[in-house]
Amino acid sequence: MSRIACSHFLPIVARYPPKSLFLGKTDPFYRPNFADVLHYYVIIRRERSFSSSASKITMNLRAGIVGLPNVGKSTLFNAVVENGKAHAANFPFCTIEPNVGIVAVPDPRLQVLSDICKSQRAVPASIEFVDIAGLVKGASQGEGLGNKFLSHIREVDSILQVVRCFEDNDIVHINGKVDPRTDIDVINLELVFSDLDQIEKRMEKLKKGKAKDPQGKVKEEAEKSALERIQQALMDGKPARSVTLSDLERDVIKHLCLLTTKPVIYVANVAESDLADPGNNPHVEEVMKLASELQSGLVIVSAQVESELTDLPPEERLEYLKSLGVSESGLGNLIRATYGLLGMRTYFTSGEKETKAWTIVAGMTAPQAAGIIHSDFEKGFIRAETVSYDDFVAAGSFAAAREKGLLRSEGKDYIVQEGDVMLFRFNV
Ligand SMILES: Nc1ncnc2c1ncn2[C@@H]1O[C@H](COP(=O)(O)OP(=O)(O)OP(=O)(O)O)[C@@H](O)[C@H]1O
Ligand SMILES: [Mg+2]
Repeated sequence: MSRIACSHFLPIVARYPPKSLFLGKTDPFYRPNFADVLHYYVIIRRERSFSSSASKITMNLRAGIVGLPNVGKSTLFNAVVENGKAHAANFPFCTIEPNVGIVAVPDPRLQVLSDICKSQRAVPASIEFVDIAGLVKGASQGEGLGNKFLSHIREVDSILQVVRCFEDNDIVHINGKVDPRTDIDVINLELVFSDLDQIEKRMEKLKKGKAKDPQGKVKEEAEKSALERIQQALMDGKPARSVTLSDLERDVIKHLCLLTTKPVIYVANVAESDLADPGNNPHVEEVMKLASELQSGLVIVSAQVESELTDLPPEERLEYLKSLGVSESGLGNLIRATYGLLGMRTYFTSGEKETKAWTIVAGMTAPQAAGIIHSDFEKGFIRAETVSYDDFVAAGSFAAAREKGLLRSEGKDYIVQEGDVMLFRFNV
């Protein structure tokens, strides 16, 4: 999977190791002390591009929380994002500007590795969640500041569509009644209309055919052909992601950041009384049916319960969940589903100072995966010593894995596998 950044509104905070760490290390088998190097990587957010055979990709993973006004988006955001400070209240359009927060991806393997290597700390992979203002019918025509809100959706990698499934007469529903099918249709139609509008404008420009060189002409033709097929799908009420595209076509339309190319998870937001048996709630059943028809994911949560949980001391949380008839919070599921939806994979580095989960895109080679840590690792890549998570745990250390022949030495064409524990050899 590859993507370009459609991001303009989010701040970047990334700190890199001092250059001196990499100077004068010309021994081809010099292996940095990972713990020392990684110590400097306080990467709160990354916006780094990597070359891939198909195109440029970036690793800033963003999931946008989208839905009608007053359905519980900010409540969910505050629960997912530790110390989330989004204003959540019972009136539509409470949120105007997007709230952004970083969330750790729960992964039990991290602690196991950290314990084995006696690491001083364990650093999980992360995703960024963006709480976006509510959309209403007519948003693509500018209704309810619609164009502005749609542009915020344009900048995320995937969409979590919150659908109200709880009945509560005190909480205003913008259309006067809880009706997931209509609510989902309103949002999806606005996304479709917005894409159609974008495509129409782009087609006007493409008609003039500005490219002079043969390569440029090929790209223009590819873009036209892809957009025509997407336009047809959208007019049939299908999202752009349902259209099969070649690598080139996918690449040349990327700059449009079409909303319906983004993968979607439906988040059925239920009342606390429904948590124990959500299948009994007909609204949930409706969302399940739709999610399956639209080939999208589904997660059931109670945003209200999750946000109340975050206010409780950790030792009281399980008691509270038990009193509602459930054994765990739904947020772990939501975060993991989002990570999977983004086509992300994890590899690990592990040492005395730190065990860290690194996020890569499925299909990345060893040098590209090394480049996630630092571009010098990619440029000067020599080999990667790699062992699967299970083998590493069974062996108990890199040295033992090497002795048992479980540690493989892989070259630059190696495709990094989910859960690989890696050491890179590089030359700068
Ligand atoms: N599962 C739930 N059960 C009951 N009440 C809920 C639930 N989820 C959210 N609420 C309530 O719904 C109201 C609206 O929530 P919130 O502000 O999070 O909505 P929003 O979608 O962010 O709205 P806006 O689009 O206006 O920003 C709040 O009063 C919140 O407490
Ligand atoms: Mg809100």
